[in-house]
Amino acid sequence: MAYTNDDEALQQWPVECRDVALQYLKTSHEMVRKLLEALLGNLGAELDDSKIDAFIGKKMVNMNFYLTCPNPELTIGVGRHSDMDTLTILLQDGIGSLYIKAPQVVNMEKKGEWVEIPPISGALVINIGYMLQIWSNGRYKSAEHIVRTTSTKSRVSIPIFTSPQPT
Ligand SMILES: O=C(O)CCC(=O)C(=O)O
Ligand SMILES: [Fe+2]
Repeated sequence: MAYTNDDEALQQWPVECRDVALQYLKTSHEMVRKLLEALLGNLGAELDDSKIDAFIGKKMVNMNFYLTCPNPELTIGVGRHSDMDTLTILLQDGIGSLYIKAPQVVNMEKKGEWVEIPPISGALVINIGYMLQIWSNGRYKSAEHIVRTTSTKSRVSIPIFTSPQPT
């Protein structure tokens, strides 16, 4: 559900979830701003609050439902991709099934392999998107990820995508 303004969201978003989705989207703004401030600060850059919309002015909240699948090896939940936005804030339930491709360059046991992001109760997964990768001249990387399905449990995830305002 793409956010443009409150009135439109209240009119167009599904009545069953619009209030909570809108509240979640809005309360996430300050957290995303602080994350961005820290990430830019780490590069020696300062976040100019008057230009915040150029980084995260466009917002979208999705609700993904992955049904159980009798033959998970024959399908995928979401194909391999990297997010294109600035920062993604992902809330996942306790099922797991989200994997990232560990970079080749890092000195870790599983480099180049798909590594599961274990669900931690109350934790959010933060993804760097291509926008931030480009702005940082590649010092931050948009990690490739994939969602697999399982034959035992269905899964829900709720990502918030923050992107530059198109203007
Ligand atoms: O469901 C997930 O955990 C991730 C979904 C995802 O990668 C996406 O919507 O871009
Ligand atoms: Fe993604």
